[in-house]
Amino acid sequence: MIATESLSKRYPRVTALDRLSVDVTPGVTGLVGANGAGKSTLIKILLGLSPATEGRAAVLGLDVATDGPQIRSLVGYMPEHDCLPPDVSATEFVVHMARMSGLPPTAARERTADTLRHVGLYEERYRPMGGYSTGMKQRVKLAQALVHDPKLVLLDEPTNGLDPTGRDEMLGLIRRVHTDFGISVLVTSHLLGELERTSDHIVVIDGGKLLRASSTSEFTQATASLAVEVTDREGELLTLLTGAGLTAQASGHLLLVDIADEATYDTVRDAVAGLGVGLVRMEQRRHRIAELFIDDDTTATREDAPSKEGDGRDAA
Ligand SMILES: Nc1ncnc2c1ncn2[C@@H]1O[C@H](COP(=O)(O)OP(=O)(O)OP(=O)(O)O)[C@@H](O)[C@H]1O
Repeated sequence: MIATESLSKRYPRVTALDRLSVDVTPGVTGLVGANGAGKSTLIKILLGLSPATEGRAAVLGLDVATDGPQIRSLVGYMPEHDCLPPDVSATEFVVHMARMSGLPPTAARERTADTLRHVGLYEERYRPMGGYSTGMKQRVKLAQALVHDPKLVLLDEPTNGLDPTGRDEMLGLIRRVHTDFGISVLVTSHLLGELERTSDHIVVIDGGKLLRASSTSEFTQATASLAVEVTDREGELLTLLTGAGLTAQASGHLLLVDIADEATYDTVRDAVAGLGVGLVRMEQRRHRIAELFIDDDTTATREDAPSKEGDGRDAA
């Protein structure tokens, strides 16, 4: 779907992308990185809207340097920021975008009605967008990206500004864009946790560089661990857990246990019960984006590593 080769974008003071080489295959791909990591810059280059300083990129086999208009006719784009005219209704706006994409008037109206229904906008679609909630505006932005039936959509931070319910609904919609219509998706977020649930593949960038690209299952296996706190005898519990074949290590008063599979929880529970000690807490932890710099072998010992996301709440 997308292939970049040593792609760089340098501004006078900042290197926004730094020799990025990545392949995006069909399905839903999450592009995750802290604010300023270079996600929006990559999307603009892929759409042929901003030239790269160095390197190459192809979208659906088309060269971003020369085939921008053709790429934009085959790809949908949901920008990060709002650009919706307040006195126009969702229906008028999406019909207009469909016409801009080359659909004839009748097809544009039909596709608009279908797409707005798909994203969950019903009678509100005739009201001016100035009165819409953030969630409704995000849905309109998603609809205009889908209306011309693209092969691929690039969604820049579609959950921005949404509350937890709104986020879950948007993530569900994004998943269905692929399962119901077969459209591939590249979706960005600064929150690793939400993309893990939605994506088949995850690409992590930081400071414009590729940190990691893999399938989500490989990724979560490498990043999920269980923090276990017991009232006493941590040393003996550690011996029991490693004896049972788990990878675990002590970190202060906690034991950090790699989650091999669902049975890991039962093994820990049985070991704690067998020792007859109290279980103070057992919680799943996701390593923060910053920790992906560190080798997998050592991440478990770095639970206090600073998060690039500021508070790291959703990635933890
Ligand atoms: N037109 C520009 N001129 C100069 N610097 C820019 C320009 N556009 C982006 N940058 C810088 O390039 C870096 C990457 O920005 P980019 O917008 O791609 O990041 P991002 O990962 O999308 O983050 P965010 O979600 O905050 O937009 C940032 O340091 C940003 O300040």
